[in-house]
Amino acid sequence: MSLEVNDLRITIDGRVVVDGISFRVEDGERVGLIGESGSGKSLTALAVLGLLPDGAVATGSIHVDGDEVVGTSDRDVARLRGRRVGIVFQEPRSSFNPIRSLGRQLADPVRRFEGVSRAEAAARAVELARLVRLPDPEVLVKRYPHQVSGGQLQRAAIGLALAGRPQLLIADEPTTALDVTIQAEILDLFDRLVSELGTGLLFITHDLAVLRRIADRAVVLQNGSIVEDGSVDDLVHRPRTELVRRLVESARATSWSAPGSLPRDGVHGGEEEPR
Ligand SMILES: Nc1ncnc2c1ncn2[C@@H]1O[C@H](COP(=O)(O)OP(=O)(O)OP(=O)(O)O)[C@@H](O)[C@H]1O
Repeated sequence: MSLEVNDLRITIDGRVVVDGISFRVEDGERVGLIGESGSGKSLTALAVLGLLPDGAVATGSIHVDGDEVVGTSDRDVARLRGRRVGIVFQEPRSSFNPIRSLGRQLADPVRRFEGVSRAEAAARAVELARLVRLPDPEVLVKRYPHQVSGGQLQRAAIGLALAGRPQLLIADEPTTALDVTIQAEILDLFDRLVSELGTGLLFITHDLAVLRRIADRAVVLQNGSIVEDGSVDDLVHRPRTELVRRLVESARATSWSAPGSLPRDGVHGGEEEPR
């Protein structure tokens, strides 16, 4: 099991922002965490990584690949990050130091996790760049963050998250800052990578159209509580709450049939409108 969250409760300065949620991500499974702004999605992701902001307190339990995160020392949780769980944020620039080349930054976690030589780590950085389908990986790793496009930098950030060969990948709105055609390419990349590597995926979004292309199952958060949990198909075709009906409507009105969007083969049956 990649991730098991049980009765997770997060309070910030005494205010409950996540209220006793439980869900799981099996090995290789793609699960969406969806909800409106402020529903607690990002804090849930940060809790999994042991990166809650000052003043936030988590109770309950979070097992990452079998190891407990809640109540564990910062040093022990830091060991899980990167190696057991990788994260991709909305803004790829937040994952990189602007004054170091992409190759060096991709090589850092490889050296840390695998204890290989500098040359081996540099070679693996090129491999990671190739894995995330960056064009001309040998050339690209020599570039600095400002010398590549936003879409290329997000690909590199995904490479960085995968550098420690984690069991679980968390993506927090990873396409929101990108334009529509690039969004579709990045979703396609997540799709291929998690299939190829067998990594579990927890994909955070407020957009059901995005979720429908990437996840099999979704957990719906509202004001810090889970209000629906089931297959994405069920959510789309048989919404049980007003919130999910609204998410379906807004997906239909915006990106549901946007040009350049990539349907997933099979399960969700392509571009058809929800019934
Ligand atoms: N550092 C912080 N200090 C105080 N309150 C916070 C902090 N971070 C988040 N919150 C509050 O916790 C609640 C949940 O926030 P969270 O960022 O998890 O929501 P979200 O669903 O990810 O929203 P968004 O889609 O806008 O990112 C919100 O009410 C938010 O204002």
